[in-house]
Amino acid sequence: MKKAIFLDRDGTLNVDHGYVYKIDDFQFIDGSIEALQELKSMGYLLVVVTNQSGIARGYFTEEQFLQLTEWFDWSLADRGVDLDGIYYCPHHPDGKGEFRQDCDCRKPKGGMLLQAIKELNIDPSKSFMIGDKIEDLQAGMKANVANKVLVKTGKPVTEQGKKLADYVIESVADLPKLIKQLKN
Ligand SMILES: O=P(O)(O)OC[C@@H](O)[C@H]1O[C@@H](OP(=O)(O)O)[C@@H](O)[C@@H](O)[C@@H]1O
Ligand SMILES: [Mg+2]
Ligand SMILES: [Zn+2]
Repeated sequence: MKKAIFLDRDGTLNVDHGYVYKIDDFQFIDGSIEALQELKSMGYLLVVVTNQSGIARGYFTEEQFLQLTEWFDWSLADRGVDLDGIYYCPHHPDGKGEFRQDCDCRKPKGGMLLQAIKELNIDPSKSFMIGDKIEDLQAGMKANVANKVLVKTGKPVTEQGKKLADYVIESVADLPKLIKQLKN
């Protein structure tokens, strides 16, 4: 079984300008790409788990999301970071059409992580979930991910967030250092 880093997208890997779907609005958080390179070299699978309710809400189409995702995936591959999985939830209970669903994949539910664990043979007890919202941490809990990390680069950190998190760090750029410290 493999160890993995489950990565939230908006607010963790890129600046959350609010329902980002255009390449021009996609701004990597400082040091995030270098951190992913290092995490990869430490032997972690890198798995993105992102809520994209903008699709259900009609702010952008699934096709537009997939186009941005292709660009994002290639931008990282160009820098030596091959993502092992990208899982997304296009649903919202108040959404439109086929995407109006009270699904099992929207964080705080654990569906995306559970699917990745099964498909990629991940050991959650050796893995990390990193995100900017309580819902990210809760999804990690549902999937029994041992280490839940909250970053300060997205939504404001709340008291509840601090309580649920095993670690609070400035940004994903600090994750390799945190993991190395834990091992010593
Ligand atoms: O952080 P991840 O999961 O990668 O993606 C979050 C986005 O889909 C958007 O999710 C929304 O939450 P609601 O989905 O409307 O509750 C808001 O938090 C937006 O600011 C944010 O851009
Ligand atoms: Mg986020
Ligand atoms: Zn869903």
